[in-house]
Amino acid sequence: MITVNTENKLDKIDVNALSEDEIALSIRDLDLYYGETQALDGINMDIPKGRVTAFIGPSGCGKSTLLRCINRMNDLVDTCRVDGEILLHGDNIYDRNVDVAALRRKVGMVFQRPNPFPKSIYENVVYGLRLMGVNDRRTLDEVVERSLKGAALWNEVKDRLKESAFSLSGGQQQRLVIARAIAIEPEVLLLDEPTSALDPISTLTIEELITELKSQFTVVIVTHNMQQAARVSDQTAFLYMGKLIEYTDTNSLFTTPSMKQTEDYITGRYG
Ligand SMILES: Nc1ncnc2c1ncn2[C@@H]1O[C@H](COP(=O)(O)OP(=O)(O)OP(=O)(O)O)[C@@H](O)[C@H]1O
Repeated sequence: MITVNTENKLDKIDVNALSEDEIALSIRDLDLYYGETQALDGINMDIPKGRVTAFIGPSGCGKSTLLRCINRMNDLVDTCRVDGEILLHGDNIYDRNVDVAALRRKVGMVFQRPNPFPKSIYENVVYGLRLMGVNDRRTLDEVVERSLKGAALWNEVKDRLKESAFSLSGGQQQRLVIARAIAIEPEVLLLDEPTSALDPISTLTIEELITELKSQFTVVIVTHNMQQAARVSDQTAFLYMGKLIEYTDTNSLFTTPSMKQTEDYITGRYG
């Protein structure tokens, strides 16, 4: 039985009937193929702004593939072909003239394993800004403090900003990676199983952080842990064999699923 945490949830909204100004991302008739194999099949969904959306489903159902479509990470896979559209605030990110680097500044991503760069804590946070040509010390200092506070890491590292990022624990490294992602103020933050390599205490810290982040960002998280989806997300999408089976507010999905496949999955009948 999955327990849904209702304390940190925003008011319930109908994600299948959002108004235009509530929508951050619209996924329209999205199909994705790896070579001959279809991994996503006719996905249609709107992802609301300023909330946490979880993608759940059994291994291989296409959760990470769908997440990676949102900042075009799948472009890096030679055999991958995408049909359909993803609109970010109304603009199709798959349009031919889209600058993918600019897109990835608007849509940041955090992976399963913390991947800080072999640099100091400070230089990790300002990495994206330096790439954008920002070198003013005072600006960078402000961004470092704001981002590390935003990632709930400032108090632990404020006296050791010059130390290597590798001197941090795994959980701290993951929060540093989140600080690096939010330093360039993206609109959307994609989290691909962000706690699966972490211990339970670090996991809890990151989960609390996710709840904080939604006041500033639209958050989309892939998790294989249903309990985690129930704890952190406002709405949940259940995928199965490349199809979106059910997408609704988290409480309804886990307590009164409308599709048999969702019910089978959340009651542990498969996956
Ligand atoms: N780079 C790739 N090349 C070819 N096939 C891929 C690639 N990445 C994923 N796939 C296939 O696409 C399907 C969906 O994979 P995906 O990683 O999106 O699933 P998932 O739901 O995130 O699974 P998991 O929970 O195990 O991470 C799977 O059949 C997988 O084997």
